[in-house]
Amino acid sequence: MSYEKELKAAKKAASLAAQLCQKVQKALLQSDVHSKSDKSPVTVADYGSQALVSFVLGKELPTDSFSMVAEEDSADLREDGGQETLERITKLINDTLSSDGSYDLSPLSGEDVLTAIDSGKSEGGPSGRHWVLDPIDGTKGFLRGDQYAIALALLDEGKVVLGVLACPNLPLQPIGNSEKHSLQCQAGCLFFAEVGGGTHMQSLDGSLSTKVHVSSTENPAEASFFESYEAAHSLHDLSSSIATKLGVQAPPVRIDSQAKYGALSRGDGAIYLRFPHKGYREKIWDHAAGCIVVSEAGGVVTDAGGNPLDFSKGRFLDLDTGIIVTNKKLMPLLLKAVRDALSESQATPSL
Ligand SMILES: Nc1ncnc2c1ncn2[C@@H]1O[C@H](COP(=O)(O)O)[C@@H](OP(=O)(O)O)[C@H]1O
Ligand SMILES: [Mg+2]
Ligand SMILES: [Mg+2]
Ligand SMILES: [Mg+2]
Repeated sequence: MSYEKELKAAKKAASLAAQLCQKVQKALLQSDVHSKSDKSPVTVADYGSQALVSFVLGKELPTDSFSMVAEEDSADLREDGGQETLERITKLINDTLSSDGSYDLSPLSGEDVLTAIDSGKSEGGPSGRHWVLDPIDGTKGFLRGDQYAIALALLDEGKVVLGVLACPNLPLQPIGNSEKHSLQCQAGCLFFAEVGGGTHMQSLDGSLSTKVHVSSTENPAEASFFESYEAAHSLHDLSSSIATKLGVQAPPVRIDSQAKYGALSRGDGAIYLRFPHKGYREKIWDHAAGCIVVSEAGGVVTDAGGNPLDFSKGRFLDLDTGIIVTNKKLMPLLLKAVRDALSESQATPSL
């Protein structure tokens, strides 16, 4: 089955959401940042991106029944004091839509925006089609002026069939350890993948796309690895122990968000290690788009036990310990290093 029209709609939605986010990141005001009930940050751009993606998918695919599993909801915006924030979000969306000019419509109201945000409340699951959206993945990176991604995927009967990653701060050229990338001079990258069709990358301002592939290295000594910038999101000591056992020599490349999956899909590094602290439950929107972008580029994404990620279980992933990503040749060696490091860390619980 081809998902051509869905992929076209997803690229349009993620690109417009990226424009909105870029506008906010350039003029970021502290008043645009709020804390959610779990104390994680959320900004007007997270809400604006979610509403815009929902709105664009509805416009581009008017005949499809619409179900979306997305990170944000409108509860905080509906509370006393949320009105001013909602007005900012509504203005951002209307400005983005009117400068794009694709749709002939009257401006959206605050109520339209709340409804669009709440269209992401689906539970997903094994049957039917569900869009899966992280409107800004890496909000902490976004606030620091670093990497973030708009991550949109489509689940069909429990499987990820397409994924789009808009990474506004990721340069088109390979990234490595040393460079600090300036925000001014880049258009950013759009990665997209459809099941069976490979992974492609283009610039966010619409250049021709090129097909990308994961690194083909079989030698861990030549492989560099990605991990979260935030130590609170992934155990850096454990990754370092895995990398040492594997024989990786380069220091970790720490960047926020699913930009790691995008960078990996074009061979910037060969490995991604993610080991959250005990008790954390991974959400499907943090991995669905990244997972297909890497696997269609020839990579493998599994949990720490070597099992493929199962996106059919609802809003959460049900996993063994952590997530690891690499190419097919390195995966057996990586799985062994992970097993060894994990059994050592259980013997030495401070890791
Ligand atoms: N304690 C924790 N452990 C692991 N992941 C966490 C976490 N707290 C938040 N996250 C997730 O980590 C994501 C960012 O990934 P990364 O660490 O690769 O930059 C966040 O996405 P959001 O920024 O969309 O909330 C959030 O879902
Ligand atoms: Mg968040
Ligand atoms: Mg996220
Ligand atoms: Mg998010």
